[in-house]
Amino acid sequence: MNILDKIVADKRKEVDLKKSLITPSQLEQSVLMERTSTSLATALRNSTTGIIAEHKRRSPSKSVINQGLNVQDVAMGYETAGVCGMSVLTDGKYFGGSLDDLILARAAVNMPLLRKEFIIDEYQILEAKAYGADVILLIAAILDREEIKTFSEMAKSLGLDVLLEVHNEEELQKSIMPSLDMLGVNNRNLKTFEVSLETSKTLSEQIPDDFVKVSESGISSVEAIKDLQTYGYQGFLIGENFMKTDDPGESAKEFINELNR
Ligand SMILES: O=C(O)c1ccccc1NCC(=O)[C@H](O)[C@H](O)COP(=O)(O)O
Repeated sequence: MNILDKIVADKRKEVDLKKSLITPSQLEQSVLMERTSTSLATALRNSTTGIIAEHKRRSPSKSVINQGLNVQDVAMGYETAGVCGMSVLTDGKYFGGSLDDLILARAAVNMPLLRKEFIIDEYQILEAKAYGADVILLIAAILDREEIKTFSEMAKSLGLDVLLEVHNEEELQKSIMPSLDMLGVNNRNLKTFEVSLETSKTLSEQIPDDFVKVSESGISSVEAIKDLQTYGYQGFLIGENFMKTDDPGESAKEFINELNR
């Protein structure tokens, strides 16, 4: 069983348990259901740098990255640095995140927040909205076309942006539909954990211009971003490169300053 299959098997059990504890109608009571979301896709279209900075304590590929930081400090640091949005990992077992991280980040900043999660059920989309997200991630490798359609249309009905993540051409071709805002290419091979920015470059031509192109994972230099921009990418999801430092906000700020030079 590869890591994605393991994560999804655990996620199904987790979602079933959560549904028995908090019903969808209880989630709908959240005051954040009334909040008007901020579009990450619009922020990326209007930006020259396009950084989406991630809060990531640990990961299956790297084990511990940084467990000692306060999520609100990280969020405020990223916002001050001028990132376009923040990705908040909410998976607990594999990434050390939680929905508490999302709601705490929401309380601290106004920028768009992406709920970075392995979404396999509509319940998690309701959770995303109820805990203050502006954007959800859908991963083509774990969903069929019908699920992508149902989930993305539900997200749009809640006012959320949708970032659809692909790893290869087959996933891309099965996923293209109007209810998506951004198409993300993940440079990390989830079977080998190998990272290659060539994945983003190879797939770039096949992504229709109506979608904001986002390159995800393994980005650690300004040169890499400048190169990816020539392939039409407007968004760059960066986790470890910032989170491995003592002050991710400061690292993001220096990175963005260098990108603007
Ligand atoms: O990061 C992992 O090891 C990982 C393993 C299995 C599934 C997903 C994984 N990462 C999620 C992400 O998409 C990244 O956290 C994100 O793109 C940032 O990547 P990086 O800049 O390389 O930390």
